Amino acid sequence: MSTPRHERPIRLGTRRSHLAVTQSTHVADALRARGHEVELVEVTTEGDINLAPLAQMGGTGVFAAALRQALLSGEVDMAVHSLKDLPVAREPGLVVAGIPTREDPRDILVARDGLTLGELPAGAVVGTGSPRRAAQLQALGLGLEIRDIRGNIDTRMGFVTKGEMDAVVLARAGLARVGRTDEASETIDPLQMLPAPGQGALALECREDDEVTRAVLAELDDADTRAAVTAERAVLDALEAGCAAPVGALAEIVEEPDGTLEISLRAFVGATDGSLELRRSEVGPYDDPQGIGERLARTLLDDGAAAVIPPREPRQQTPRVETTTESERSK
Ligand SMILES: NCc1[nH]cc(CCC(=O)O)c1CC(=O)O
Repeated sequence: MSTPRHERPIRLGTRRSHLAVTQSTHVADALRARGHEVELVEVTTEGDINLAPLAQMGGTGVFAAALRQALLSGEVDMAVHSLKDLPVAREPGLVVAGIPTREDPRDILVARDGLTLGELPAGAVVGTGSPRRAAQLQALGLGLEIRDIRGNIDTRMGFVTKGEMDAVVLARAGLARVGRTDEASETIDPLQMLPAPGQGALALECREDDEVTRAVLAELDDADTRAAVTAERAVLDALEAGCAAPVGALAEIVEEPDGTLEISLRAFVGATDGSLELRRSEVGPYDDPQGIGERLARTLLDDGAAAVIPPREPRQQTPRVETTTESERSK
């Protein structure tokens, strides 16, 4: 079966941050290797310009909203999102047509003198802008002092290299994509810190009625990754939590001795001040990721999770976007 081709290059909309361009280029190269022509188009978003805390800006959805606007208006044909930044609610008219094999989903510690989490002294200052990471760091009971930070990978690593903080916690996948994992001291065990739902995975989005692009993006889809992130995001959805909520989830595909595949799902819900921490798990059949996630969310809610789930962010306002194609820029 051969995939239909575009008659012109596929226009791939990307934010201009180093990580976004790296991820987009990676996907563009994978598509080119399969014989498709791809052109990168820069889309400027509010999240790239504004360094205010995410919560004040209306949540992480700001990153996705501008790209989605450019897709819906037909300025670009596809977008590469970090799946964890994508709101769980579907965008009418758009579809996630491909979820490629994900990177290591775990979080990673960058600390002074190569210290690991267990080696950080009481009172050590750890930077993170993520309520999920803050809640799990507090739950360790090490007496760490959590400081709210924002910014791109460079900025956040800079807090440690400039001596302003003892450590920061980042997504390992982000560091891996820009080739800097050697500057980290420890990949954090999910027993201590569960990653954000969908962390380390990319979502390839296009217009629902664009059959040609849909078929092209489906070539890069990985069934195991799709099953895992579907289960993780179902937890978030059933908790009615947004992507800035203190919720961690990690699904793993396990093979039973008789060869059947199952999904093993773990989740964390907690308070950023450490006053509540819940860890629960659920196992179920490979073909029911949504149900497994919903059952786990039910358990968490029955055990008191609702107390620490902030209300979901309102739907994103349509942001203004500007686009610059590669060919225009080089003129
Ligand atoms: N929150 C921002 C964000 N969105 C995606 C990644 C990293 C890559 C990924 O998880 O896919 C990061 C950086 C981080 O959390 O350190």
